[in-house]
Amino acid sequence: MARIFIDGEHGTTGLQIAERLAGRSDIELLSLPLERRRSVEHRRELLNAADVVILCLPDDAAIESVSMIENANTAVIDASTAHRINPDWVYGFAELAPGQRDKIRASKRIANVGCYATASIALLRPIIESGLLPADAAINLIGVSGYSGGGKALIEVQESGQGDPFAFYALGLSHKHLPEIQMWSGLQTKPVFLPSVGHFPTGMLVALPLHASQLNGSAQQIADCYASWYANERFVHAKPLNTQDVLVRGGFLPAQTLSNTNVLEVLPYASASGEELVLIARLDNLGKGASGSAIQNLNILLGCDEAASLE
Ligand SMILES: NC(=O)C1=CN([C@@H]2O[C@H](COP(=O)(O)OP(=O)(O)OC[C@H]3O[C@@H](n4cnc5c(N)ncnc54)[C@H](OP(=O)(O)O)[C@@H]3O)[C@@H](O)[C@H]2O)C=CC1
Ligand SMILES: CC(=O)N[C@@H](CCC(=O)OP(=O)(O)O)C(=O)O
Repeated sequence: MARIFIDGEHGTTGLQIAERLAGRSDIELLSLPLERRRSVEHRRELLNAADVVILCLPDDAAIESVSMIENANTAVIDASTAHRINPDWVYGFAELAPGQRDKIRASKRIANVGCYATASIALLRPIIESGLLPADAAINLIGVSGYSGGGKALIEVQESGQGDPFAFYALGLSHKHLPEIQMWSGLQTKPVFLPSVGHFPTGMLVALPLHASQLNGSAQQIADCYASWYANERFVHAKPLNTQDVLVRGGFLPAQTLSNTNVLEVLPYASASGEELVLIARLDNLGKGASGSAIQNLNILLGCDEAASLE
């Protein structure tokens, strides 16, 4: 039985992982009571007793936890941003490219992909690697997230009625996910990324608007590229060009539809002339964007069914 310790188990991401793993016969969850969650002494003990540690902490605390691990057999899945472009860590996005699962399985240091980054890279990497979008393209990404993406602090603001129904943020245009988006999608130019948050707990949309003149191919070729790239994936569903059945009330694409799932949808749309496109990824920021992908990475590490606790 694998011993798993979730450091940060009482936070938003950690709690959801703990709930999903509870009751698994192949896993023993090592746990600290709420009042000991910040105790260095108790965390150190469990960090070294576990076969796999899942870090659901702010970046600085995640770095501290890694520094406390002396057991060479302890594997780490870090849900924070701290190690996502670190060459000593494997990027924990199973669907990134062929062979990524093998890299995850062979590693003891896995950096779980960020929520907006999951969506952005899922859109960008296939079309850059297949030459449909030049790697030096100057692109824009627009995102909207449920408020759980801001952790306990933002949840408290929104649920106490002091938050906004909808707001843009990160107007300094240097959101923390940009380095990993650029590195793992293969973009040579830093994108302009405009995230926003709405008054709903979970759900996420990321849109990549494009002019056909930026592409080496048609909208149909883009859709075909996604269909073949993700053909064998259980959790990434590439939809046909201009899919209408995901739209509600005559044309709205809701952000929340995939909440509580580990599914990511890739949805390409184009105007009638084919001159303008918008490529959209939809997921649960806390699911495939955080706790779901952490569990998927854990399942890959343990060599069990990749969908265990996720369906
Ligand atoms: N929420 C999301 O959608 C996503 C989150 N992530 C990442 O996951 C990580 C956790 O985020 P999230 O769950 O949202 O955050 P929360 O703020 O909800 O939870 C963080 C938890 O970590 C605890 N903690 C904070 N500092 C320390 C410390 N020094 N030692 C021990 N425990 C500590 C907190 O305790 P206390 O209550 O005392 O503050 C809290 O229980 C972050 O790095 C975040 O970027 C990744 C993808 C998406
Ligand atoms: C709504 C909101 O505030 N979202 C967070 C992203 C969620 C998160 O913490 O993501 P990672 O840990 O994957 O980096 C933000 O934009 O910073």
